Amino acid sequence: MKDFIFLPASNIRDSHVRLPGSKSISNRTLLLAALSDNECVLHDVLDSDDTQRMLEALAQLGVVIETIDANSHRVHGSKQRFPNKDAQLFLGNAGTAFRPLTAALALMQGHYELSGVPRMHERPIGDLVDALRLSGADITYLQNEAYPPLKIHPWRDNEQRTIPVKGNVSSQFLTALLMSLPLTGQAYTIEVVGELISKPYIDITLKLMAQFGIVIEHEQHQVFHLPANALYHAPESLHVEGDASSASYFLAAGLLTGKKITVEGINEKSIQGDVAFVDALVQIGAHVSYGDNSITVWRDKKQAIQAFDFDANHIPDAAMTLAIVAVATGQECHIRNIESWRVKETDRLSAMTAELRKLGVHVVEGQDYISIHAQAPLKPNVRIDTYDDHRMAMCFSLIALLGTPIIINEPECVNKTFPTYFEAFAKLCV
Ligand SMILES: O=C(O)C1=C[C@@H](OP(=O)(O)O)[C@@H](O)[C@H](O)C1
Ligand SMILES: C=C(OP(=O)(O)O)C(=O)O
Repeated sequence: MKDFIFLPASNIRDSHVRLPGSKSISNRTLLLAALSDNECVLHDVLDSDDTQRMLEALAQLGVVIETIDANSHRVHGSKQRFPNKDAQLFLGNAGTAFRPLTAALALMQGHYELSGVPRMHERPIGDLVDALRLSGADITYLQNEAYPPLKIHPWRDNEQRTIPVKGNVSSQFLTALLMSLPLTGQAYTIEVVGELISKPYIDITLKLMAQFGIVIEHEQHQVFHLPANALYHAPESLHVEGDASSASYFLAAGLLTGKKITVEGINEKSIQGDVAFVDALVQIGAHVSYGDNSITVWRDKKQAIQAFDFDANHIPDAAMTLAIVAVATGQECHIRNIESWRVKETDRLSAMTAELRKLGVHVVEGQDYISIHAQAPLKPNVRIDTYDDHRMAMCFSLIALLGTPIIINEPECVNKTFPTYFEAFAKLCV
């Protein structure tokens, strides 16, 4: 890919887009299948940087995975224990690989080193490590306290059966504990301390664990009861839904342009919380229809897109797309309760603010919110920096649909979750 992509102001036509597989479901099911006591064929798995990091790591750990094609894998489960007891794993910037693998390996009997790209070493992991240490894990920080890279040593049960974990930095810490503590064979209670952010991702975890045979009871997402002697047993085959966060760019395109845009691979019954992005679009003027395996969004062009003030804590990834929708309203909009943006692929609150300002948009950056007001025509041909953040590249591409040509720097960052994003986007345009 060139080091920038110029997107001319574009007309868009009624279109269908086939979504890539969900990152969250792909990486969870790869790990759960690898821990199961049987074989499982996973279909429609995402093929991207984040899933490649998980696949490579599992292979290094000795898990046998036959690749049927780029999106289908037959995973031979390793019965709760990875064969290789010594490995150095590079996990890129994949939170859905780094956090769950840290927990799984910390509860095993090996010596492991986990590292990632420089940005991964700035993304906190201390709350997860603290919780794992309480259960008997032996983990050391190789560079900075509370951040990767990590060194993991064999687990020794210290018989503490109630594990508190903070939930206000990343829900992935709780997901990691939920998926991994069953490997010990013991019953545990996990208590979330304080607020739990990004809650719908915990529901993805629980629903997938249930499909792999482990059912967890919980009290309003605050206390989770893990049964003793629980073993993962995979379904014979499992289909991965299309990615609801990746869908957000195309669904927004339907609202912004008025054309009927259909995404294929999800429907309203999706287990991904980001399908709630559709509800946000409907509140501000979109029409929606659901098919068996698709969602279509459009707008009556006579109707303006309404200004909004949303709490987006439950849809942190799709919320970035809302920031561009805010620009299209031409009115003051607020996206709140999104402090987790600061510890993702980049500090997304700062990055979003800086790049929207380049377009001439008035922006207020709060510690956990962003206020956006596009008062004047956008500046054309602005070069948008993407900060190695796939979502910066994908959401800013939508500016072209507002009639303002735009240049996206280093567009290959989309490889993290959607390597063919710009091809799919180009197909929408006349
Ligand atoms: O568990 C998951 O699959 C994810 C949880 C969310 O992270 P946080 O819980 O850190 O907000 C989300 O932003 C990320 O893209 C995927
Ligand atoms: C935050 C994200 O990724 P990760 O899974 O690395 O946390 C994301 O995809 O927007």
